[in-house]
Amino acid sequence: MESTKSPPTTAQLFQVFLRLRPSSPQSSVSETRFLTPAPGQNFVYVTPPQERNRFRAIEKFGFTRIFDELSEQKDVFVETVMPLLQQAINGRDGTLATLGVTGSGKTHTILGSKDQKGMTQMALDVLFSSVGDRIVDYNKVDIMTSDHTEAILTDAATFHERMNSALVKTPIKRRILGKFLAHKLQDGHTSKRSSLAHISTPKAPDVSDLSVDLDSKSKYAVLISMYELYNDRIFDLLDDSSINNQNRRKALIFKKPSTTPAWDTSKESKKVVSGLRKIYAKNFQEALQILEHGQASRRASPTHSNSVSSRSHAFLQIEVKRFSPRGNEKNGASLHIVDLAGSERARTAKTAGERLAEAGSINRSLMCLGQCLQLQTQVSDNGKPAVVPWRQSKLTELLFSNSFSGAGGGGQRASMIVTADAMGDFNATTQILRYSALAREVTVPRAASRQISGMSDSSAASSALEELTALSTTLSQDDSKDALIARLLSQLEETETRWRDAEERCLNIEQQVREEVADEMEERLEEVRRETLEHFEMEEEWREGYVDGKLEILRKGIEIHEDTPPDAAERIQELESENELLRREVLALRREALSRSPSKGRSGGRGFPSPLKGMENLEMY
Ligand SMILES: Nc1ncnc2c1ncn2[C@@H]1O[C@H](COP(=O)(O)OP(=O)(O)OP(=O)(O)O)[C@@H](O)[C@H]1O
Repeated sequence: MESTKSPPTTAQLFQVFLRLRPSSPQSSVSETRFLTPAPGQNFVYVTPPQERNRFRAIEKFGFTRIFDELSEQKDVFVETVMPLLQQAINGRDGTLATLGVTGSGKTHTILGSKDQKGMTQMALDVLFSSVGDRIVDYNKVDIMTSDHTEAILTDAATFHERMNSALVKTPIKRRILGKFLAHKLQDGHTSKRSSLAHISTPKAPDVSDLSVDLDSKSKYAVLISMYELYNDRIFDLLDDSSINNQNRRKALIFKKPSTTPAWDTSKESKKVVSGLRKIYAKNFQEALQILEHGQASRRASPTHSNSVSSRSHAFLQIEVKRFSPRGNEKNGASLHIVDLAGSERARTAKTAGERLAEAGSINRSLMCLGQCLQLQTQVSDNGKPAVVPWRQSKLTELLFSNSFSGAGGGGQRASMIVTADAMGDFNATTQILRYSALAREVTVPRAASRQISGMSDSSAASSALEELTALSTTLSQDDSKDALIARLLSQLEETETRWRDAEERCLNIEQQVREEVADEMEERLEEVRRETLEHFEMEEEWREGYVDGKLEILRKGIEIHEDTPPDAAERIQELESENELLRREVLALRREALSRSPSKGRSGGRGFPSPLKGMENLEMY
C-alpha cells in the first residue's frame, strides 16, 4: 500500500520543526487547505488540490515536531531555542534557522510582531535575565585576548552614539529601511531613523519563568553581531560608516582566523566572518537597540507576495563568553539565529530587474540548502553517511562549514523551523517539505481511493441493473415468486462479489500507478540531484585548476622578480668584450671587402657611394 523513503539513519545535523501559520485572505493562494497535521503525531498529510487528484499521490511528511496554527510563539521558543541557548552557555555553538515560502511567517517567527516577541527577543530576554548581575564589566576584562583580533569590538553605548550621530545627519529614507522597522512604520510607530532607540518591544509573551543554567563560579559577557548575505556577499549590518549609503558597504570574508583563543584546543579552528563588528551588551535593552539598528540596515522590499519581503539572508550572532572570577576567559560559544529569505516564483511575486536578480540568488542558495538538508538524512551506497555538498554556496558554507569540519569542539547542533501556510502556494510549499522533512511516505488513503473508484461503482451498478431487468423478464414467464426471489438474491450476491473484485482490481491498479509515478519522480529527482552535483564538482575542479594556474603564474612572476640583478661591473665587462668582438668582425669584413674591390682604396667615385665608406676609421674605436 505504501512506497516509503528510508527513515533517517545518519546523525542529523538539523532537527526539523514544521510551523503552520494561520491562513488569511491575503496569504491564501489555494482554494482549499492542502496541509493537515495528524492529531498527536509528528506527521503532516499533503492532499493535492482536487483537479490534480488523478496525477498525484497523497504525501505524508515527518518532522521532529509539528506546531499547528494555534501554537504560540512561546511554545515554539521552548521547544526549539531553549536547548540551543543552554548549549551555547555550555560552550557549544548552535544555529536556529527558518525556511519557507515567501510570506509563510519566517520573520514573524524569528522577530515577532508589534504584539508578540519573536525567538530572538525571547532568547535575549532569557539570556540576560539568567545572567543578571553576573555580567562582566567591559572595561575590566580583556575580551580582545580571544578570537576577536579580526573583529571590531565596541560597547553598546559607544556604538549607539555613533549610529545615532550618523542617523541624525540624514533624514530617514524609507526605501533603505529594514523590514523590522518597516513593520513598525506600518503600525504607525515612528518616522525618524534617529528615534530607533525608542522603539518599544512587546512585553508578551512573558518568559520570566524561563532560565538557563549557569556555572555558579563564572561571570559572562554577551557580544552581538549581525550580518546579511545579499547576492552572495556578506555585509555587516552594524557598520555605521555605510549607514546612509548602502552602495558603499564593504563585503566581508568568511575564513579561518589568524589567531584562536587560548582555551580553544581543537585542532581545526572555526571559520569566522572576518572584520565583523561585535557589540558588547550588558542588558536586554541594549541588546534590543543593537538588534533594531541591524534590522534597519537589512535589505527588504515589497513584492506581490509579501508587502515587506526580506531580500537577504540575515544572521544574528549571540556570543556568550565565560570568565573566571579573576576575569580570565574560559570558553565561548555562539547561538546563530538565521532569518532566511523566502523562495518565490517570479510569476507569483511579480518581481523584475534588481528584485528578480535578488530572487535568483535567493532561490539558488535555497536550492543548495535543500540538497544539503535532503542528504543529511541519507546513507550512501557504501553504508556511510552521504556526503553533504555544503561548499556549493555561500549560504550553506556559512550554515554548515563549522559543523561538518568538526571545528569548535565537535561541531554544532541546529534547529530548522520550516514555516508553511496550509492554504498557500501548493507547489512551492510541497517542494520545501519534500527536501526538509525527516521522513516521507507516499500514501493512498482509503477515502481518496473510494472517491476515485466511484467510477467503477456506478458502471458496475448500471450493468447489474441491466442484467436484473433482463432476468426479471425471463423469470416472470415461467418461475414462481419464491424461485424468482432466490435467483435474484443469488444474482445480487454474485454481482456484489464481482463489484468488490472490480473495486479491488481498481485499487491495485491505482496503487501500482501511484507507486510507479512516485518511483519515477524519485528517480528523476535523484538524477537531477546527481547531475547538479556532478556539475558542481566539475565547476569546483575547474575553479581549483584555474586558481592553481593563477598561482603558478604569480609564482613564476615572483621568481623572475626575485632574480638577483647582474652586477653592474660584470655587465660593463660583458658589453666591452661584445663590443671588441663586433669591432674585430667589422674590421675583418672591411679588409675582405677592400681586397675584393676593383677600385681598391677609393672611397666611392662617380657611381654609388661605396658601402664601406667611413669604415676605414673603425679601427679607431
Ligand atoms: N504564525 C503567525 N501568526 C500571525 N501572523 C503571522 C504568522 N506568520 C506570519 N504572519 C503574518 O504574515 C505576514 C508575512 O509574514 P512574514 O513577513 O513573517 O513572512 P516571511 O516568511 O518572512 O516572508 P519573506 O520571505 O518574504 O520575508 C506578516 O504580516 C506576519 O505578521
